[in-house]
Amino acid sequence: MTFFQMVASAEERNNSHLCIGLDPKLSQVPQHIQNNHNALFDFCTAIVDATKDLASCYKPQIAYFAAEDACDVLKSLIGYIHETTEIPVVLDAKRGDIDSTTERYAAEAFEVYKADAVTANPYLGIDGIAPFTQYENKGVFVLCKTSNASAPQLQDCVLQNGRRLYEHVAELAATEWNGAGNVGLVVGATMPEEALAVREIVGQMPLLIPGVGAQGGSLEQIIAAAAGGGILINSARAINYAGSGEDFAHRARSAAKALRDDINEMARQKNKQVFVSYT
Ligand SMILES: O=C(O)c1cc(=O)[nH]c(=O)n1[C@@H]1O[C@H](COP(=O)(O)O)[C@@H](O)[C@H]1O
Repeated sequence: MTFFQMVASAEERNNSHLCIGLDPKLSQVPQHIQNNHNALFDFCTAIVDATKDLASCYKPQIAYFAAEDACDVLKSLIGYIHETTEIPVVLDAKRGDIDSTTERYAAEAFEVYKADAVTANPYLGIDGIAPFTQYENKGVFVLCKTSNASAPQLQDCVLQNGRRLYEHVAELAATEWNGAGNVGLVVGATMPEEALAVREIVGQMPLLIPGVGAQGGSLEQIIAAAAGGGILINSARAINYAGSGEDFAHRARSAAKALRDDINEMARQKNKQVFVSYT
C-alpha cells in the first residue's frame, strides 16, 4: 500500500481528516509519568492508544525527540504505531540538502525510522526532494506556505515569472517533482488566502495543514480555502497537553474527537472534496 492509500483508508475507517502531532517535551508531560524510565514513550503511546480510532495520521516532530536525546524513543514509537494501528506516520523532519546527503536523510526517515511519509524543505530544489520521492510508496510533504509569522519574508518574494515563491513551489511540487504521484504540500492554517491560491495551482493534491489549536489558525477559514482536495489538519500541543493530570490521555482523546468532529462538520458545510485521493 502507498502512503496516500493508507491515509485514504484511515480517513474512511475513522471518518477523520485529523493528523495528530506528537511533540513531547519532558518538562511538560504529566508529573505522574515524568520520572518513568521511558516517560516520552509512555506519554506518546498513551495518546496513540486513546486516539487511534480518531486519527487519519500521526506526525511526530523529530526535534522533540532529538532534543531529549531520545531518538531511540522515536523509533520505538513509530514501531508501536505500526504494530498497534493501521494509521500511517508522517515523520516531521523538514530535511533537504545536496542530493547525496538528502539520500541519507531519506534512508534515515524511511529505513531507520520506518516512517510512511516525511516533511521536506524545498529550498535546495529537486536535489532536496527527489531522494525522498524515489521511495514511491512513501509520501513527501513539501513545505510551501508555512504557518509561522515570518513565513512571508522568503515565501512571498515575487519571482521573475510574476509568481510568489510559495506559488512556484506549489507549481513544481504538482508537476516536475511529482512523477511518482507521492507528493503533498504543507500549508499553514494561519494562511487561508495563500491556501486558496495553492489549491488553485495544485488541484486535488493533499495538503498537510498545521496551525490550528495552539497557533490560533481558524479552522473554518482554512477549510473553506483548502477544500477541493485532500486535507490533513494537524494539531499537536492542543491535543498532547489537553490535560496535565492522570486523565491526560482521556483529555487528549476528547480534544482530538472535538477537532475531528469540527473538521467534519465544516467540511460537510463546504460540500467539497476533502478526502485524500490517490492513483
Ligand atoms: O511541517 C510542519 O508540520 C509544520 C509546518 C508549519 O508550517 N507549521 C507547523 O507548525 N508545523 C509543525 O506542526 C506542529 C504544530 O504544532 P502545534 O502548534 O502544537 O499544533 C509542529 O510540530 C510544527 O513543527
